[in-house]
Amino acid sequence: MGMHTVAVVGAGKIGEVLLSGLVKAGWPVDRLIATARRPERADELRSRYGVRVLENAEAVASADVVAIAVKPQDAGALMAELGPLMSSDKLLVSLCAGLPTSFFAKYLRDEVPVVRVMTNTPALVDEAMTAISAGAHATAAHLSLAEEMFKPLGRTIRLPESQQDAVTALSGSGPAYFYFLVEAMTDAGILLGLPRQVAHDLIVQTAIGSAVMLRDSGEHPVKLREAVTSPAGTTISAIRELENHGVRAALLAALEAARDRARELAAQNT
Ligand SMILES: NC(=O)C1=CN([C@@H]2O[C@H](COP(=O)(O)OP(=O)(O)OC[C@H]3O[C@@H](n4cnc5c(N)ncnc54)[C@H](O)[C@@H]3O)[C@@H](O)[C@H]2O)C=CC1
Ligand SMILES: O=C(O)[C@@H]1CCC=N1
Repeated sequence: MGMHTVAVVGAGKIGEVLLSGLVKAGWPVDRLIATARRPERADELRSRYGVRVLENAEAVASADVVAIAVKPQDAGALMAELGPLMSSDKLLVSLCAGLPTSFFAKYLRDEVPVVRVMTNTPALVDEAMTAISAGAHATAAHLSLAEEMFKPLGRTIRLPESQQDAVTALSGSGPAYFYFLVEAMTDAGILLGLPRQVAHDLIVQTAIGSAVMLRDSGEHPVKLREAVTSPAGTTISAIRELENHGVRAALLAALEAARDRARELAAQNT
């Protein structure tokens, strides 16, 4: 690991998640480069991780893996600057939601390999879900290299690029839905008269316990839910309200909206 030099271009929230994961996994810091727009941000990244923070062009020149972690809306301007500096011996890894690898290819000379990934913020606790797709010119070796970068951050999966917008709606944005649920359920605890901290602790531990059971028991979620749901008991009363309020339909619509937004981000960049 770490025979490659990785430049994280646009080290904001998700770029920092990647940097910190690589540092924690023992990737040599002299093989990690970040770029940032603001000098204060550059100093912050230097002092937090001991990595080099360079100008974009220098970073690309010094790296053989260039990870693009700017917002999709900023990717066009960035690629106009960096595209001509990329050669076919460098790998471009896009972390951007929505943008297809063909978007990047437009700015690249022929044969520059592109890999598209969608990760998520639980990478900060080594529990990321990262989906990796090959774009044009990306070989098995390039996919392995992308896996090498993201495996220390959690789980990885290889998927066809056509599924990446759906992945973004599920696991990319997914942590936000769970945080939203925790927030709403904590409010419910307040309604029922519990102190906020107590309500928060009860719900967070319940979320962790439920997540570990989902992962480790191999049981279908319906089965796990049935085991909680006693005849004429409390749980079914709550489930009836969730169904009455269309929570299942809301989730179907919400994730579809996220997928559609990913498509819009791509359309705005073509
Ligand atoms: N936040 C998340 O959970 C996830 C974000 N993503 C993707 O990651 C990308 C970044 O998202 P965030 O980290 O949330 O946004 P962010 O705004 O925190 O980070 C983007 C960074 O890029 C910098 N930047 C913009 N243009 C630049 C340029 N020309 N040169 C150097 N730096 C430049 C900005 O200053 C900023 O620090 C997006 O494309 C998003 O779709 C993907 C998965 C999850
Ligand atoms: O909200 C967003 O657009 C990014 C992509 C997935 C998670 N955050």
